[in-house]
Amino acid sequence: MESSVGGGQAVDAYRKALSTAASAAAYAVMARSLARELLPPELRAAARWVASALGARLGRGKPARRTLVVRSQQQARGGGGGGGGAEENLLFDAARAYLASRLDPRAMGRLGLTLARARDRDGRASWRRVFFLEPGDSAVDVFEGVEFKWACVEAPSSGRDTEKDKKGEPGTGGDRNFVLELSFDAEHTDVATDRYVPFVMEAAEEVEQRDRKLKICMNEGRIWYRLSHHHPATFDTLAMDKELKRSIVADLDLFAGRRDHYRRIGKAWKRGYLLYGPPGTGKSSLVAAMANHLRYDLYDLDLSHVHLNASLQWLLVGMPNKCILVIEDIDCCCDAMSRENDKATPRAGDCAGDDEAGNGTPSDSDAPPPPAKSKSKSKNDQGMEGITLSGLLNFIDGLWSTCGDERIIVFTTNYKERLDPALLRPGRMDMHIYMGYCGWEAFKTLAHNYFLVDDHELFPEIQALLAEVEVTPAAVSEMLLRSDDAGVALRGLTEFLQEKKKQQAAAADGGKQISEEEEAGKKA
Ligand SMILES: Nc1ncnc2c1ncn2[C@@H]1O[C@H](COP(=O)(O)OP(=O)(O)OP(=O)(O)O)[C@@H](O)[C@H]1O
Repeated sequence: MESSVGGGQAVDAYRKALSTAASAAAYAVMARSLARELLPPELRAAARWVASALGARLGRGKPARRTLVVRSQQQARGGGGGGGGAEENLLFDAARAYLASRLDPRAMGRLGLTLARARDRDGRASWRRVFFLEPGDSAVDVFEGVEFKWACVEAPSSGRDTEKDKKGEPGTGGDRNFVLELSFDAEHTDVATDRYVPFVMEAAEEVEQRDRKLKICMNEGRIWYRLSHHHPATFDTLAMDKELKRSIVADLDLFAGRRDHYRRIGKAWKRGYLLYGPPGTGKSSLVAAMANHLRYDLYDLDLSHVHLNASLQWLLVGMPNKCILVIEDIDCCCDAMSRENDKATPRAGDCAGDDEAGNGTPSDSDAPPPPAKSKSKSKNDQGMEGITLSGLLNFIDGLWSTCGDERIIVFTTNYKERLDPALLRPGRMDMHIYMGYCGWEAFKTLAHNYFLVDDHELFPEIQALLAEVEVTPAAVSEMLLRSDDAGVALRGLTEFLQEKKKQQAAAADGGKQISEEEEAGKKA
């Protein structure tokens, strides 16, 4: 039923209400101006804060929150009831790896801890700590001034535990099912999805790159075989000129941080190094030090196991980003595939679809490695009639070379002068590094590596001998390995160098005598 009020009464009531509202507004204005005149600014700010806190408590002004649920698996496309399986959620793994690197035990009341096997920089067995959130725990991360809260929440089991769940890896909560929740103020949703999540993915990749075991990969046909790799060489242990060492490290670091630069100038993100010098001067050790420094896998390409240009292309496609491709003794390879081969009629199967490896796709494998490499074989023995220099050059910097990012190519040779000029032209091998005989600086590094000595009474004599004798760091290392006693080893090295000096002098005398006889013969 509708309530009705008479016409005159209604007008009176309206007037009364209006005058009450007007006087309330007038009082409010008066109170505000009185407060402004009588209260100091500090008290006014405090009053504002109390008002906003009260407002927040009452639910007014509290920013809306948003939560992203990150499950370990996602339903594969087309899976809804159609039998499609579950796919690993990359963000879930990345978030765990990221959090493991960020969680600070000093700032948290409770967190999970696991120890994982690892190796230290010298190759010694070691372990590393992995922190993770247990169900019920949470941690706050700040990115671009925005607070992001990660929480680990137990979820009802789906009955489809992943292998990781079953194994109980750190952070998976053992055989329990759980999800990670990422919550933040709703107004920062764009920051979260467009920048924070990609940042977490990249940071996790960096962590993974830093902590993972390095691999060395060898090829058989178009297949890469992978083995765990731990070569102990580092830039600290390398015996070579200090300035040269510094410039190589700086070059590598510059390269690794230049993704945007390469994109901007429109060049493939790769760099070539040519290492040359006598055998035993540390070329292979330098390659290992590069891999350890950048945490890149090594791809050791044996061209004698590749018989077709097409296989080179498949091998290239089968390599990941962030790796070092090495071709040792490139001079032997160039001998075996002279430019004339470029003109040779391609063999029946020398096309991209040819199946040297017995299948049509690039592949890799953890199966036993191929037979050991053989150096200095004859052209036919090398079995490289099907690959050409132009095929190799295409491999290095043709269109095929752009199918990966952040790759380093290293050629090593004992005879730089034997290389085809096409391999040496600027832009192909960006840095030519000469690894020479053992000088004084290099010797001091070796003495420190082997005995932790930086000075010894035999040092002056060794320094003088090294200035006159050509000896490789490998030969010096071999002498230093002969005893655990620094004095004994250094004496042995001194005698070895004295003997070498005599031999060199005798050889020089012999050479002089022969040329004098030749001169006399010509005159006669
Ligand atoms: N510059 C160096 N610094 C430290 N150790 C070195 C150096 N050069 C050689 N050695 C020692 O000698 C061994 C052989 O060296 P390495 O295989 O690196 O030489 P290389 O120049 O690659 O020889 P090759 O040309 O015969 O392949 C190394 O395992 C290392 O112990």
